[in-house]
Amino acid sequence: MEESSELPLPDAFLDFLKANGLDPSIYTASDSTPRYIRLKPGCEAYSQEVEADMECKLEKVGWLPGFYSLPPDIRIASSKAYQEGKIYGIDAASGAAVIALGISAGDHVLDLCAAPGAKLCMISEFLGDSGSVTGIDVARHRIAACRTMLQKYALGDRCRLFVADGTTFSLLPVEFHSNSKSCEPALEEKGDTFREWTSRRPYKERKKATKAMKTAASPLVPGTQHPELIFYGRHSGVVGLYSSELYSTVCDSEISSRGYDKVLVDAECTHDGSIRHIQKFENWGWTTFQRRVLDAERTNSLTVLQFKLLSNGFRLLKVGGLLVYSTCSLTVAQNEDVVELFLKENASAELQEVDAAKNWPCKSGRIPKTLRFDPLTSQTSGLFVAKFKKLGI
Ligand SMILES: C[S@@+](CC[C@H](N)C(=O)[O-])C[C@H]1O[C@@H](n2cnc3c(N)ncnc32)[C@H](O)[C@@H]1O
Repeated sequence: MEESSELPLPDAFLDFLKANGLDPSIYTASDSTPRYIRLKPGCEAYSQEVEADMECKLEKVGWLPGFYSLPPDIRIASSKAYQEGKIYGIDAASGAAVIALGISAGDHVLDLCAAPGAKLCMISEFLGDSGSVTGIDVARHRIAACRTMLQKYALGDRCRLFVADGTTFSLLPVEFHSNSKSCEPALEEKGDTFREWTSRRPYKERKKATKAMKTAASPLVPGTQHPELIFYGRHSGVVGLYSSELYSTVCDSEISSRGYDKVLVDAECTHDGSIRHIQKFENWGWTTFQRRVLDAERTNSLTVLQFKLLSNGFRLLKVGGLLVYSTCSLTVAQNEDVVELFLKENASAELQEVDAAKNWPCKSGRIPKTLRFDPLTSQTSGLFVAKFKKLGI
């Protein structure tokens, strides 16, 4: 075990850090990294009440509007403010990744790895009563947790959620479907339209929806699972659509004008930059850690997955649209290497400066314009951020 680290790290992890050129001293920040929260829109006036409830001072995070830091040992989930849906926990670096997207009113946003959903909530907050957000995740139970979160904070009005594989997901923002000419043959039987979402839909209706989804889904990606819609808000554009419209896809050539304005690819990773995540293995056991985090085969397949998620997210972007790729790993393999390969294979992708980052406590990554939040210097969780624009070439 490494003595300089406050968190006792197993030798296998120290070897992993060494092999990836990472300094174990970042884990000495485990007890001093603050917790971060956002007050739900409309709840800003409750900050004193929240302070009294949590018995601590909310410190405004100077470099990140709308964020407050709290002492590291505060248990947000047991506070009344959290239970009443007035605050939600989100690390400042995660918030920075959302801000890097530069969401504007009316944007159609895709969150390709959305669960458990803190960034999705922030995106919904930014959109307010305009645009739409589509959240997808391959893990059903995790995207179901997003649904719970959106409902708790009443932020789901313009959101739709799918259980889907982000490497093959092909559905565009809904507002375009009703007018667009699908590349698929028209379905003879259109069936019923989507009614307002209710979690208590009768079994017969849910069965019908599943059947419609299976028959209407895109044949563009053979052999893959079709997306399953598990939630939609009243103004998400889904209400009133036919299944065939919701599940229709357009040709790749049409995506350039009908794709998403903004895409977030907060990719699955080894989470080695997230001190809180690493801390959990003290309870879960380091053997689990070795299997889940360090297994070389898993790490190699992760970089393939990250590249595919980034590529598909970029494919679904309209020309002029912006994409943020982020991971909470600090390894070059899962960040700069993925970015480098992606740029090599996508002539229409241009790395962008994150203008908002000028006052952020982060450093440049190995590739200029990419950013790295290092827990020791940023007082946040570790995060890598790269921003791309889709050029019209
Ligand atoms: C780092 S987490 C995302 C955190 C999330 N953006 C947030 O702010 O709460 C990565 C997520 O990617 C999901 N994931 C893994 N493989 C995926 C795939 N092929 N398609 C979509 N999601 C995937 C995982 O289930 C996990 O929930």
